[in-house]
Parts: sequence; C-alpha cells; structure tokens
Amino acid sequence: MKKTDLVENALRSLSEQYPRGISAEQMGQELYLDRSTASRYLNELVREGKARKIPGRPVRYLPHPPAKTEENSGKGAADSMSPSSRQASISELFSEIVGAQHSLRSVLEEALAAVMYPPHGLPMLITGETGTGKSYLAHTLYRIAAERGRLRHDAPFVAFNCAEYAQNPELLMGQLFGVKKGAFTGAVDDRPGLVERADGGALFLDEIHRLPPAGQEMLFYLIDQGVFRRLGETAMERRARVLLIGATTETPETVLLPTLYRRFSVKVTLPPLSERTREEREILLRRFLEREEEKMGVPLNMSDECRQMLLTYPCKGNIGQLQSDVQIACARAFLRHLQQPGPRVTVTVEDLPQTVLQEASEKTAVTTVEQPLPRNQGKVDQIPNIYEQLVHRKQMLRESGVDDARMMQSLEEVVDQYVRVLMQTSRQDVDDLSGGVRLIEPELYKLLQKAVSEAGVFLPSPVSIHQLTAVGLHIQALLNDPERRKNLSSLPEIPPAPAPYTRAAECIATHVKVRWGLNLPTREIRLIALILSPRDQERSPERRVAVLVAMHGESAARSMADVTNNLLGCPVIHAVDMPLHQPSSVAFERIKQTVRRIDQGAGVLLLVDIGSLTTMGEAISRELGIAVETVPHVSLPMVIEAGRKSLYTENRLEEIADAVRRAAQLPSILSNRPSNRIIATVCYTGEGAAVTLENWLREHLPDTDPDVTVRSVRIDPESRRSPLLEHLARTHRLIAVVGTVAPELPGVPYLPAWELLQPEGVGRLKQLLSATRTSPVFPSRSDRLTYDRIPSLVEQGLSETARHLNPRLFCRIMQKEMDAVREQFDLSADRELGLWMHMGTWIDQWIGVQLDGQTPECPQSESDNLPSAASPSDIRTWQRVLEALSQTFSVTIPEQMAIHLCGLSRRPPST
Ligand SMILES: Nc1ncnc2c1ncn2[C@@H]1O[C@H](COP(=O)(O)OP(=O)(O)OP(=O)(O)O)[C@@H](O)[C@H]1O
Repeated sequence: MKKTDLVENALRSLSEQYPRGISAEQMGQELYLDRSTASRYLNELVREGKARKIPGRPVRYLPHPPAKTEENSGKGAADSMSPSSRQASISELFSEIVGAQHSLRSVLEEALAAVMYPPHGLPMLITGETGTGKSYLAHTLYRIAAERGRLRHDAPFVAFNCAEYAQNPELLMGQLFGVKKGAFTGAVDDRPGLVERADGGALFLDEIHRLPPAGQEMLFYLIDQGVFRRLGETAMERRARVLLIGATTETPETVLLPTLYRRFSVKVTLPPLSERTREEREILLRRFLEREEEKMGVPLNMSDECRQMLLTYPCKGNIGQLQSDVQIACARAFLRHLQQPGPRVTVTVEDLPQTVLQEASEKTAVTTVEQPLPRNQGKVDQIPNIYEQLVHRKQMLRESGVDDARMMQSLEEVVDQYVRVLMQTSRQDVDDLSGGVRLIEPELYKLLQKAVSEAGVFLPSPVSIHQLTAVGLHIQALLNDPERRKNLSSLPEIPPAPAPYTRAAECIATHVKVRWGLNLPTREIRLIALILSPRDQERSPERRVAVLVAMHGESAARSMADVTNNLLGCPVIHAVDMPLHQPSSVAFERIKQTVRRIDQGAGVLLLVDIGSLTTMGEAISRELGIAVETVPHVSLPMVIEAGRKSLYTENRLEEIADAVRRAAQLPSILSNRPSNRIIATVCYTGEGAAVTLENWLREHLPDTDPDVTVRSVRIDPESRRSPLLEHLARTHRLIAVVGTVAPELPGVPYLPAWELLQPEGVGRLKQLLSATRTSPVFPSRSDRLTYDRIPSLVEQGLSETARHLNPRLFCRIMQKEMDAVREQFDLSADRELGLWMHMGTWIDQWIGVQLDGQTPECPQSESDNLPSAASPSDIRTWQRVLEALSQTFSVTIPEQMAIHLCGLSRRPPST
C-alpha cells in the first residue's frame, strides 16, 4: 500500500472521530509521521480530488467525497490513546531498536502506521535476510500496539515459524487453524489452533512462505473476512480478529499466492547488517556485551583486536549472528575466567567462533594481495597448510571440550611441527644443492636477504641459510595459495621472540607488503621471528628418524632414494653413493658427515648393501654419539618401508629397523609379478585405519585365497593420490582398495571401510575374490560385529575421514539417540554400523558446505523412491536423532534426510 493510500484510508476512518476535519499534525500523530510529511500527503490527496481542505488555523482536511459512517470505526481504541502517547516520537517508541533514527527510520514509520491503523491495525509483511530482526520488529510492534491501545493491553502475541512443520502440511495446518476430531489419523480430540489463541491480539507467522497453498488461502480469508475453519470442518464458521504480521527471507511475490501477497497492505524490508552504519553496529555490539556482562555478574571487557574484528567481519547471518557470535565468545572467555579467576572477564580473538575468523580473513585476503606473485607453484605443495591444520585441530578440540590451556598447547604443537617441516625441507633443499636454494623464487630470497641485512646490525647471532629458506618457503606458500591467505588469522598467539628477531621479521613483512601488497598480521610476524630466532631450534627439536642409504656404485643409492621419495611424495630418504674406486676411508667420512647433518635427534637408520659399509654405522655412532642402526642387503622395498615408517614421528629407530628387516624377508610385493593379487587398505596416514583394516582383512580373508597380499598405503589428503598405490596397480593385480578415503584410481573397485563390515560389503569382497581366483571356494568365517563395538569402529573410521566433525562427540550423541531407531527398525549391528558411518560422513560434509556459505543437500539413494513410503512415526524417530545432531553441530540438516534414512534402515525383504 502506498503512503498516500494509507493516509487516504486513515482520513476516511478518522473522519467520524474528527468531524470538523483533521489537521496535518493530528494525522501525523495518528500515523506516526512527522507533521510536514503528513501535510505533504494530505495536500497530494487534495490535488487528486480525494480530500478537501477546510481553511483556518490550523488547516484541516476531510475526505472527499465524505466517508460513510462505519460501524466499529476503532474509535474506542483510538480514544484510549492519550495525547501524550500520540506525540511519542519514533525514536522514543522504538528506543530498543538500534537504527530507529537512521537506517530503519522510514521502515519503522511505515510499520508503525500499519499497526496503529484504526481500528485494529493492517496486515503487514516483513522481509529481510535471516537475522535482520524481523521477529524482533514484529514483537516490538505488537508491544507498542498493546501499550498504545490499538490492541487490548493483555492481548496475546502468538508467534509461529511455518518452517517447523513444513515437511508435514497436515500437521502445520492443524497447528495453525486447529483440528476437528477425526480429521486425520491421530486427531483424537477437537483442538484449537494458534489463530484462535491469537484472537484479539497479534499473530506472527515467520517463514510464512512455507505455508502450503491451502493454508495461504485460509489466511487470505482470515485477513479478508475474519473467518476460518479448523482442519476437518467444512464451513468457514469460526471468527477471529488478529493483527497478522508475516515474515519471510524470500522474495515474497515469487513465493506467496498473489491473493495473499496483495492482501498485505504494508510491506517493509529490513536492511542487512552490511547496510547499517558503523555507529549502529557499534551500538549493537555494546548492547550485546552489556547483556552478557549482566548475565555473568563480572565486569567484562574486550580486546581491541577482537572488537575490531566483530565490527568489520562480513557477518553473513546479520544481527542474529553478531549476537550469537558475541554470546559464544563471552561464554568462552567466562569459562577461562572460571579456571583462572581475575577481576574481569576479557574477551579476545581466541574466543571468537571459527566462522568469524574465517569470514574476517576471507575479507582481508580479498583486499590484501594486489601485486603479481612469485610463481613456484609445484613447490608449494610440499609445504603443509598450517592454517587448515590449525582450524581443524581447534574445532576438534573445542568440540571435545578441552580447556583453553590444553588447546593452546596443542595449537603450539601444530606450529612447532610446521616450523620443523619448514626447516627440514629447507635443509634438504640447501644440502642437496651444495649451497644453492632452489625451492624458493630468487626474487623472494633476495628480498629476504635484503630485509634481514637491514635488521642485521641488531641480531645477536646471524640468521642461517636454512632459517631464511624456511621463512621463504612459508611466505612463498602464502603468496601462491589464496586458500592459506583466507585463514591467516587462525594462527594462535605465538610468544614474542627476542626483539632483534622480531625486528627482522617486521622488516621482512614491510618488504613483502611493499612488493606484493600482502599484509602480514602480528601473529604472522611472530611466526617469522620464531623461525629466525635460534631459540626455535632448541624449542622444537626434530624428532623423526632419518634414513640414509649408502651403496657401492655410481648412483645406486641416489636412484633408490629418488624412487622412494617420489613414491612417498616427500623427501625422506638421503643417499650416499660410493664409487668403486673411492677408498673406504673417504666413504666413511662422507657417511659420517651426512649422519651428523641429517640426524634430527631420533637417530639414523643406515641402509647399506654389503662389505665395509655394514660395519661403519657402529663406528660412526660411537664417534658422534648419535644412535645409528644398520640394516644390510638393502633393496627397494626395504627403502620404501623405511621411508614410510620414518614419516611418522611416533615410530622409533628400532621399530623402523625391525619393520625394514621384516620387509626384507617377505616375498617382495614390489617385485614385478603382475599376476599376484593384492588388496590395498588406505587412509590419510597409512598407519591408522589402513593398518587396522589390513589386520582385519588378513584375519578374515578366506583360506581359499592364500595368494592375496594385503598392503596398507597412505593417501595424500590434498590430491587423494598415492604414487605407491599407483605403483602397486602397475605391478600387481590390484583387486580392490578398501579404506576410509576413496583414492583417485580409475578402474580399481573401492570398498569403503564401513561397507566391508556389512553383509553387502563382505559380499562384494567375496565376489571380487572369486572373480579373480583360480582355485575352488571354501566358506568364509563369520563376521562377529556386536552393537557395543560400533562406537569405537565408527570413531576410528571417521577420525580418518572427517574434516569438521568431532567423531567422538558424534558417537556420543548417536549412542544416546539410536536406541529408539534400533528398536523401531529392528536393525542388525552391521546395518547400524553402516548407518552411523553414512550419517557421520554426511554431517561432516554438510558442516563444510555450511562453512562455505552453501546449503546442505540430501543424499539420494534408490530406496528414497520406493513405493512403501515411510510412516510418520518412522520419520519422527529419525527426526529426533537428526535434531540432536543438528543442535550439537549447529548444522542445518536437509528435511529429506529423515525419509532418506527411513529408506536405508528399512528391513531388507526376507529371502
Ligand atoms: N534493530 C535491532 N536492534 C537491536 N537488536 C536487534 C535489532 N534487530 C535484531 N536485533 C537482535 O537480533 C536478534 C535476531 O533478530 P531476529 O531473530 O528478529 O531476526 P530474524 O530476521 O527474525 O531472523 P530469522 O530470519 O533467522 O528468524 C534478536 O534477538 C535481537 O536481539
């Protein structure tokens, strides 16, 4: 409805109350417009011939032609407003609403005019993105209408979110309009609906577009004629008078029936937070903090950095999100305060939810890098993405409820580990090239040298080429990879390094900013200082076992090391070649120097071929005081095994040596015997789930297939590839890959781990075995899966694959909620295991999808379309589980999921 129409209608309905005409001021008071605006509209009506002016002081206006006397003109309600209340200004009336004087002024004027419209207000539609304050506005309007006499002072306010029952239209309509006994199965009594409860007051329907067309039509009649019927009744005999306020996040003209849409006389749109002024955002933040402070009963303050971030991050969920982000941050700070009491609670960036940091850094990343970047893309892949690791670790720890001190310690470990990898890679680079630096771009390296030499006068000890290369690798990875720049702020607080190194790091940051426009925040500068400072090397000793291959010949050792490093995708094997003409004293010296250089504090595994080389290890160990374990008769499989095992810091020197000796005895699975059958078990580490599965398969493989070898392999999390797996596929008959992650390996059947523990999975495996077998078949052993093993199996499975979900927490919720499902669907343990993994995997994906700002979608399966539809009680059972998961992980679960799960959990037809 246009404002002039509003004024015209008001002029007509008020003409009885003001028989001598209404002045612009009075009209303004009635409609909460200022005097000049009311006067402008009244004069427009005069020009259009819809009103006439009564000259005098003040000038008055009457409708033209004169209005008919209406019954129930709303006189009582209007009269009950005191003159002073009529004069209350918008900002007084909406004193709680931030923005009433600026961003929201015209919206509020219009909305107020609608609810105050005689006799009982006009139906109104509020649109706006989620969290812009639609519900809040609706409630405030109702309060004003009740306080100012447009509604009874004790009139009800009934709010209902139509999305809540949207998947069950019958239930939704019943909730809203009431139910006649017997209207549908389960309607055992006559039941009034919300419309009846709201009679005489306000009915707020959020997400009104989720009402089915029949419901929208009923609403239309309710607005238009004040009549409705309960579900199951045939005649529109019931009457109710409600002030209807609808709200939607959608474009209403495209989602509402045109009849209903048009029936909303007033439509207002609330602006998103990004369109509100900085001052308004500041007031909102202050107000939310005050509320939290009041709840805590302890003085509260916030660090400047944190405040700044809350005032500037995009905050896609608008005011609602800002409010909940503040609440979460305050709750975390309060928890810390309880553990370490002090005079006040201080909220810092550390307390902010991950989404805030992510959104903030996305924004920074977009704006900071303006210049062309050095390109050395291939090399970036060797550097782990510390930001992603931190985000992941933080989320896992938070969900597991660890305290802040442990969280900090754990994040520091991630940083330490990262610095170690940088240092190790830089050593490799520098050593292998006899002094040259090849992994980082020359321009970047020169710039680092320049920056450090500018600060050099202050440095107590010179920065080594390794340290500088490590810094270069880190910065280069940042410059080349936008994904890393997105999460810059996820670094934890790093303790400051001694001032000279911080100064050197600042110099580097300045040069990087000038050359590439990349702004390195304080934490980044501290990380660089940490790498540069000598203290770092003491703080983070390298703990991996180093592996050295030493062999007679021109290039045998080097080429074995190269093949292995290539297969493992990591430079883990060092090599010393011993040409036949070289005296063994020279070889001894070279090996000794190499051992000294590559030892990281966990010892060196020396793999040699024959002769004098087999005894050198012991002598070197005695001389250097470094643990050296020698394994002779080296072969490629042994080098690969050594490399694989040394990648994990938990493996000790003797364990790796033993594993390598065992590999020497086994029939070589790497020898070129393409007829040998092999099953690879895979996971992201090659050590966790892959090894468990390897053991499981060895135990469960039928005796009829003694030739099948099972081999655990690591899959690279980024590329989902594994050179070793590809190698096995070339050299063997790779009949299946079983694991927690599907590798990129076309043509080889993949069996997810959890499927293997279900009858279908075992069946598939048997088929694969029999299809590739040449000998006869014997029955296999039975699977002894019991219900109580499900949580630990699923936790283990998910911990290999889940990127966002906390597997333990997930299993805890499932343990609590699944009893009802098990009972209702009569689930066997193996089917249930499959369902747990299925759900865990999907929820993990949806959290990721949601973090990317997208909407989760329901998986599809053939059973979804089976004719035997799920019963309401089946759906409800699954809905309860999904609700618990949705709340715990703050993830929106697609509505269809419950039906999808009903399909999956339906008993298989008996055969
Ligand atoms: N103008 C405002 N001034 C002060 N607080 C506000 C304002 N607008 C919203 N809020 C606060 O933001 C919170 C979220 O607002 P609200 O729930 O009304 O948003 P919404 O648009 O209805 O969201 P949704 O579409 O998700 O239901 C409210 O609890 C309220 O405290």
